Amino acid sequence: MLGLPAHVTACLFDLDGVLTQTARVHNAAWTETFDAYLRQRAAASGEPYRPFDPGPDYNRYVDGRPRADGVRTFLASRGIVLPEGHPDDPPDAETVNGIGNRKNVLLLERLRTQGVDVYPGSVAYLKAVAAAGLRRAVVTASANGREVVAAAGLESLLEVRVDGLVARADQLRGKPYPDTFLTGARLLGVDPAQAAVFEDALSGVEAGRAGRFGYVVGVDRVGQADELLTHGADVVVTDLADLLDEGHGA
Ligand SMILES: O=P(O)(O)OC[C@H]1O[C@@H](O)[C@H](O)[C@@H](O)[C@@H]1O
Repeated sequence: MLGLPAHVTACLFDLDGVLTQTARVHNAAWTETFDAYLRQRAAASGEPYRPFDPGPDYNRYVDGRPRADGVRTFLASRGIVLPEGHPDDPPDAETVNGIGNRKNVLLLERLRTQGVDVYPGSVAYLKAVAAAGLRRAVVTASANGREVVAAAGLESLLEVRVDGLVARADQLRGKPYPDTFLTGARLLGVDPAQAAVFEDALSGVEAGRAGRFGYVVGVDRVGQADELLTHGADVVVTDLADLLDEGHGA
Protein backbone atom coordinates (compact mmCIF):
# COMPACT_ATOMS: atom_id res chain seq x y z
CA MET A 1 0.00 0.00 0.00
CA LEU A 2 2.94 2.34 0.60
CA GLY A 3 4.82 1.22 -2.52
CA LEU A 4 7.84 0.15 -0.43
CA PRO A 5 9.64 -3.19 -0.13
CA ALA A 6 8.48 -5.33 2.82
CA HIS A 7 11.79 -4.95 4.72
CA VAL A 8 11.31 -1.18 5.13
CA THR A 9 10.19 -0.18 8.64
CA ALA A 10 11.25 3.49 8.66
CA CYS A 11 11.11 6.48 6.31
CA LEU A 12 13.68 9.29 6.14
CA PHE A 13 12.24 12.30 4.33
CA ASP A 14 14.16 15.22 2.92
CA LEU A 15 12.29 18.48 3.57
CA ASP A 16 12.73 21.18 0.90
CA GLY A 17 11.24 19.86 -2.33
CA VAL A 18 10.00 16.57 -0.83
CA LEU A 19 7.60 17.55 1.97
CA THR A 20 7.42 21.32 1.37
CA GLN A 21 7.47 23.47 -1.76
CA THR A 22 10.49 25.36 -0.46
CA ALA A 23 13.19 24.07 -2.84
CA ARG A 24 12.01 26.75 -5.27
CA VAL A 25 12.22 29.40 -2.54
CA HIS A 26 15.82 28.38 -1.75
CA ASN A 27 16.59 28.34 -5.48
CA ALA A 28 15.22 31.87 -5.99
CA ALA A 29 17.22 33.21 -3.01
CA TRP A 30 20.40 31.54 -4.30
CA THR A 31 19.82 32.90 -7.81
CA GLU A 32 19.43 36.46 -6.53
CA THR A 33 22.51 36.11 -4.29
CA PHE A 34 24.85 34.57 -6.85
CA ASP A 35 23.71 36.87 -9.67
CA ALA A 36 24.45 39.96 -7.59
CA TYR A 37 27.89 38.59 -6.70
CA LEU A 38 28.75 37.47 -10.24
CA ARG A 39 27.65 40.85 -11.64
CA GLN A 40 29.85 42.64 -9.13
CA ARG A 41 32.85 40.44 -10.00
CA ALA A 42 32.30 40.92 -13.73
CA ALA A 43 32.13 44.70 -13.33
CA ALA A 44 35.36 44.68 -11.30
CA SER A 45 37.31 42.38 -13.66
CA GLY A 46 35.86 43.43 -17.02
CA GLU A 47 35.05 39.79 -17.78
CA PRO A 48 31.61 38.91 -19.21
CA TYR A 49 28.79 38.38 -16.73
CA ARG A 50 27.47 34.80 -16.81
CA PRO A 51 24.45 34.45 -14.49
CA PHE A 52 23.72 31.53 -12.15
CA ASP A 53 21.51 28.99 -13.91
CA PRO A 54 18.60 27.96 -11.63
CA GLY A 55 18.42 24.69 -13.62
CA PRO A 56 21.73 22.82 -13.85
CA ASP A 57 23.78 25.10 -11.55
CA TYR A 58 21.27 24.69 -8.73
CA ASN A 59 20.64 20.96 -9.24
CA ARG A 60 24.31 19.98 -9.52
CA TYR A 61 26.09 22.28 -7.13
CA VAL A 62 23.67 23.60 -4.51
CA ASP A 63 20.53 21.50 -4.05
CA GLY A 64 20.52 19.39 -0.88
CA ARG A 65 23.95 20.51 0.33
CA PRO A 66 24.63 22.50 3.49
CA ARG A 67 24.66 26.26 2.90
CA ALA A 68 28.43 26.81 2.88
CA ASP A 69 29.00 23.69 0.73
CA GLY A 70 26.57 25.12 -1.83
CA VAL A 71 28.49 28.40 -2.01
CA ARG A 72 31.86 26.66 -2.27
CA THR A 73 30.76 24.03 -4.79
CA PHE A 74 29.05 26.46 -7.15
CA LEU A 75 31.85 29.03 -7.05
CA ALA A 76 34.42 26.27 -7.67
CA SER A 77 32.49 25.36 -10.84
CA ARG A 78 33.29 28.92 -12.04
CA GLY A 79 36.92 28.70 -10.90
CA ILE A 80 36.30 31.05 -7.95
CA VAL A 81 37.82 30.32 -4.55
CA LEU A 82 36.96 32.58 -1.59
CA PRO A 83 38.17 32.54 2.00
CA GLU A 84 35.85 30.61 4.31
CA GLY A 85 35.36 33.47 6.75
CA HIS A 86 33.31 32.81 9.88
CA PRO A 87 29.69 31.68 10.39
CA ASP A 88 28.97 35.12 11.91
CA ASP A 89 30.32 37.06 8.90
CA PRO A 90 28.06 39.97 7.87
CA PRO A 91 26.03 39.39 4.70
CA ASP A 92 28.24 41.77 2.70
CA ALA A 93 31.51 39.94 3.49
CA GLU A 94 33.24 38.50 0.42
CA THR A 95 33.67 35.08 2.04
CA VAL A 96 31.94 31.71 1.71
CA ASN A 97 30.04 32.38 4.94
CA GLY A 98 29.26 35.98 4.01
CA ILE A 99 27.65 34.93 0.72
CA GLY A 100 25.76 32.15 2.50
CA ASN A 101 24.48 34.62 5.08
CA ARG A 102 23.36 37.00 2.32
CA LYS A 103 21.32 34.19 0.82
CA ASN A 104 19.81 33.41 4.22
CA VAL A 105 18.58 37.00 4.64
CA LEU A 106 16.83 36.76 1.26
CA LEU A 107 15.47 33.28 2.05
CA LEU A 108 13.95 34.34 5.37
CA GLU A 109 12.41 37.41 3.73
CA ARG A 110 10.79 35.20 1.08
CA LEU A 111 9.58 32.63 3.60
CA ARG A 112 8.06 35.42 5.69
CA THR A 113 6.19 37.00 2.79
CA GLN A 114 5.23 33.82 0.88
CA GLY A 115 4.74 31.35 3.73
CA VAL A 116 5.47 27.62 3.43
CA ASP A 117 3.36 25.40 1.18
CA VAL A 118 3.33 21.64 1.57
CA TYR A 119 2.89 19.07 -1.18
CA PRO A 120 -0.57 17.62 -0.45
CA GLY A 121 0.52 14.22 -1.84
CA SER A 122 3.43 14.16 0.61
CA VAL A 123 1.19 14.93 3.57
CA ALA A 124 -1.19 12.15 2.50
CA TYR A 125 1.78 9.79 2.22
CA LEU A 126 3.20 10.79 5.62
CA LYS A 127 -0.19 10.12 7.20
CA ALA A 128 -0.40 6.72 5.51
CA VAL A 129 3.13 5.86 6.70
CA ALA A 130 2.20 6.85 10.26
CA ALA A 131 -1.04 4.87 10.13
CA ALA A 132 0.90 1.81 8.96
CA GLY A 133 3.17 2.11 12.03
CA LEU A 134 6.42 2.93 10.19
CA ARG A 135 8.95 5.23 11.89
CA ARG A 136 9.41 8.76 10.44
CA ALA A 137 12.27 11.27 10.38
CA VAL A 138 12.99 14.45 8.45
CA VAL A 139 16.61 14.83 7.34
CA THR A 140 17.49 18.21 5.84
CA ALA A 141 20.65 20.23 5.27
CA SER A 142 18.73 23.38 6.13
CA ALA A 143 19.57 25.25 9.30
CA ASN A 144 16.00 26.60 8.99
CA GLY A 145 14.54 23.09 9.15
CA ARG A 146 12.78 23.48 12.48
CA GLU A 147 10.97 26.67 11.39
CA VAL A 148 9.97 25.26 7.99
CA VAL A 149 8.61 22.03 9.53
CA ALA A 150 6.64 24.12 12.05
CA ALA A 151 5.32 26.56 9.43
CA ALA A 152 4.20 23.58 7.34
CA GLY A 153 2.35 22.08 10.31
CA LEU A 154 4.21 18.77 10.02
CA GLU A 155 5.72 18.52 13.51
CA SER A 156 3.26 15.93 14.82
CA LEU A 157 3.86 13.58 11.87
CA LEU A 158 7.65 13.47 12.29
CA GLU A 159 9.33 11.73 15.23
CA VAL A 160 12.92 12.86 14.63
CA ARG A 161 14.50 15.88 12.95
CA VAL A 162 18.10 16.01 11.72
CA ASP A 163 18.67 19.51 10.32
CA GLY A 164 21.58 21.81 9.49
CA LEU A 165 21.97 22.91 13.11
CA VAL A 166 22.13 19.31 14.35
CA ALA A 167 24.65 18.50 11.61
CA ARG A 168 26.84 21.43 12.60
CA ALA A 169 26.70 20.60 16.32
CA ASP A 170 27.48 16.91 15.70
CA GLN A 171 30.00 17.65 12.92
CA LEU A 172 28.12 15.53 10.38
CA ARG A 173 29.19 15.82 6.76
CA GLY A 174 26.41 17.04 4.48
CA LYS A 175 24.81 15.28 1.53
CA PRO A 176 26.09 13.66 -0.71
CA TYR A 177 27.74 12.02 2.31
CA PRO A 178 25.25 9.76 4.12
CA ASP A 179 26.01 11.00 7.66
CA THR A 180 22.77 12.90 8.30
CA PHE A 181 20.58 10.06 7.03
CA LEU A 182 22.57 7.54 9.08
CA THR A 183 21.96 9.72 12.15
CA GLY A 184 18.23 9.84 11.37
CA ALA A 185 18.10 6.02 11.16
CA ARG A 186 20.10 5.66 14.38
CA LEU A 187 17.80 8.06 16.25
CA LEU A 188 14.80 6.04 15.09
CA GLY A 189 16.54 2.84 16.20
CA VAL A 190 16.62 1.12 12.80
CA ASP A 191 19.38 -0.23 10.55
CA PRO A 192 19.97 1.68 7.31
CA ALA A 193 18.89 -1.46 5.43
CA GLN A 194 15.43 -1.13 7.01
CA ALA A 195 15.03 2.55 6.09
CA ALA A 196 13.79 4.21 2.91
CA VAL A 197 15.20 7.60 1.85
CA PHE A 198 12.96 10.11 0.03
CA GLU A 199 14.91 12.75 -1.89
CA ASP A 200 14.49 15.29 -4.69
CA ALA A 201 18.15 16.34 -4.82
CA LEU A 202 20.90 14.59 -6.76
CA SER A 203 23.19 14.98 -3.74
CA GLY A 204 20.44 13.43 -1.60
CA VAL A 205 19.84 10.24 -3.62
CA GLU A 206 23.63 9.92 -3.81
CA ALA A 207 23.70 10.01 0.02
CA GLY A 208 20.99 7.33 0.06
CA ARG A 209 23.09 5.08 -2.11
CA ALA A 210 26.31 5.82 -0.18
CA GLY A 211 24.62 4.85 3.10
CA ARG A 212 23.31 1.54 1.70
CA PHE A 213 19.77 2.34 2.71
CA GLY A 214 17.04 -0.22 2.10
CA TYR A 215 15.31 1.79 -0.63
CA VAL A 216 15.87 5.19 -2.24
CA VAL A 217 12.87 7.04 -3.65
CA GLY A 218 13.75 9.88 -6.02
CA VAL A 219 11.13 12.62 -6.14
CA ASP A 220 11.27 14.42 -9.45
CA ARG A 221 10.02 18.00 -9.22
CA VAL A 222 12.06 19.50 -12.06
CA GLY A 223 12.27 16.92 -14.87
CA GLN A 224 15.50 15.15 -13.83
CA ALA A 225 14.21 11.57 -13.44
CA ASP A 226 17.13 10.02 -15.35
CA GLU A 227 19.73 11.88 -13.28
CA LEU A 228 18.01 10.83 -10.04
CA LEU A 229 18.24 7.19 -11.16
CA THR A 230 21.90 7.42 -12.17
CA HIS A 231 22.79 9.18 -8.89
CA GLY A 232 21.23 6.47 -6.72
CA ALA A 233 17.41 6.33 -6.76
CA ASP A 234 15.81 2.86 -6.93
CA VAL A 235 12.57 4.36 -8.20
CA VAL A 236 11.43 7.83 -9.25
CA VAL A 237 7.99 9.36 -8.70
CA THR A 238 6.72 12.88 -9.36
CA ASP A 239 4.46 12.87 -6.29
CA LEU A 240 4.64 10.70 -3.17
CA ALA A 241 0.93 9.95 -3.54
CA ASP A 242 1.87 7.96 -6.67
CA LEU A 243 3.38 5.35 -4.33
CA LEU A 244 0.02 4.94 -2.58
CA ASP A 245 -1.64 4.14 -5.88
CA GLU A 246 0.73 1.30 -6.66
CA GLY A 247 -1.22 -1.11 -4.45
CA HIS A 248 1.69 -3.43 -3.59
CA GLY A 249 4.48 -3.81 -1.09
CA ALA A 250 4.44 -2.92 2.61
O1 LIG B 1 20.50 27.82 4.03
P1 LIG B 1 19.80 26.73 4.74
O2 LIG B 1 18.37 27.06 5.10
O3 LIG B 1 20.58 26.22 5.90
O4 LIG B 1 19.65 25.53 3.72
C1 LIG B 1 20.74 24.76 3.22
C2 LIG B 1 20.26 23.97 2.00
O5 LIG B 1 19.15 23.19 2.37
C3 LIG B 1 18.67 22.32 1.35
O6 LIG B 1 17.54 21.66 1.82
C4 LIG B 1 18.32 23.08 0.09
O7 LIG B 1 18.11 22.13 -0.92
C5 LIG B 1 19.45 24.02 -0.33
O8 LIG B 1 19.03 24.86 -1.37
C6 LIG B 1 19.89 24.86 0.83
O9 LIG B 1 20.96 25.65 0.42
